[in-house]
Amino acid sequence: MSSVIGRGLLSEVSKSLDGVKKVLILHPQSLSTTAIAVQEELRSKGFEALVAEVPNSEDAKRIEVASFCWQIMGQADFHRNDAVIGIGGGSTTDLAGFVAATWLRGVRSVLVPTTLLGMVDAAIGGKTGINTSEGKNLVGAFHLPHRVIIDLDTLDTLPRNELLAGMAEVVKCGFIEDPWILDAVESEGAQIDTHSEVFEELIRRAVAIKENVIAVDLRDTGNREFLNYGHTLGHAIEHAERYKWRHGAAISIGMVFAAELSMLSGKLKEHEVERHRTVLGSLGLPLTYRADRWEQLLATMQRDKKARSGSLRFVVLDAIGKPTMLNAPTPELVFTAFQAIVE
Ligand SMILES: NC(=O)c1ccc[n+]([C@@H]2O[C@H](COP(=O)([O-])OP(=O)(O)OC[C@H]3O[C@@H](n4cnc5c(N)ncnc54)[C@H](O)[C@@H]3O)[C@@H](O)[C@H]2O)c1
Ligand SMILES: O=C(O)C(=O)C[C@@H](O)[C@H](O)[C@H](O)COP(=O)(O)O
Ligand SMILES: [Zn+2]
Repeated sequence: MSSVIGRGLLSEVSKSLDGVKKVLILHPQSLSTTAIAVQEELRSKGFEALVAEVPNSEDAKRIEVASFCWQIMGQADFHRNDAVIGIGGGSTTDLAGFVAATWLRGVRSVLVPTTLLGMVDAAIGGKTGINTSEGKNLVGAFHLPHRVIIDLDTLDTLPRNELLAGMAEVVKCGFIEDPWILDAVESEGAQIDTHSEVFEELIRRAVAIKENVIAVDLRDTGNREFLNYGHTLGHAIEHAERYKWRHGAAISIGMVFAAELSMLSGKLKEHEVERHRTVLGSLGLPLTYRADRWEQLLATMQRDKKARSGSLRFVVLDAIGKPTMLNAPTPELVFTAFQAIVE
């Protein structure tokens, strides 16, 4: 996998397709103009380029949508040397990666993330997947994209609330590895300018953290699990909210919860827990959740991929920048941490 970060990079797509004859470009409605522009450029270079609009956000990550894509590829005789291009946020690139991973047991994917969250996280690292009625990302495959093209110009049309939701994954990188990120977010807050040097540096640092982890643990058997900080409760909240919440918003609450759990298990200091609330709160991200859904959240967390033989496992922090695993905490401890984040 290789990634490129810059501006005006859409012409990079064709350079990532050596040996390819046909491509299927997947995009949500909001990226139609971009997808058509890429299609025209690819056609002008001799590729057979098909475009398919897929549903917005989590509605894309369904088996019916994957099946729709497989049908298009089947009817157009896509072979092993052909490719899937995903242009959009994390939901589109998760789907595009999954379709690429499964078609003929694996064809090339080229991903063009157009949300901050997609750029710093979803498009990188080869976790592809769809949701099921029982939970988030329960079906998928590890399948590295051939190329990730991070064109910062695409962020110019991204709604502000989507940008700030994406900052949750950047902040996650700050808490698990790079406190410089936390300092920068503390000084910029929700006013952060996507054309500033500090913003580009935040993206570069978050991408580097993820790429370095992937290089040693693609299949989530070791340190990659740390990238799941805040996701155990976060995914359960997304499921409870029927996937109508932003992923970044859900994991914001999940990180505050994980910080409380870290403190209760004798690791993180109180001021470090409070820093979670200050940094995430400065971005306008939610920090609390309703009290009455605990049983449902707990049942969903049992299906988390980090769980082993019925025991929950959480990513917690020994200190800021020092993640570790908390294995099989008592139900009382987990419930007490939840009580600290209820509305
Ligand atoms: N595979 C991974 O490692 C990984 C990592 C993090 C998150 N994810 C997944 O990513 C998904 C969330 O991704 P997301 O936050 O990017 O959300 P998203 O894909 O739902 O996109 C958010 C919204 O922004 C719109 N949009 C996207 N780009 C735009 C642009 N440039 N201009 C205008 N509108 C634009 C979309 O149409 C959508 O309405 C979740 O499903 C999450 O599980 C995966
Ligand atoms: O890349 C990873 O590994 C992550 O955990 C990154 C997360 O931000 C991301 O949301 C991922 O999709 C979660 O994966 P899952 O294995 O918990 O489904
Ligand atoms: Zn995530």
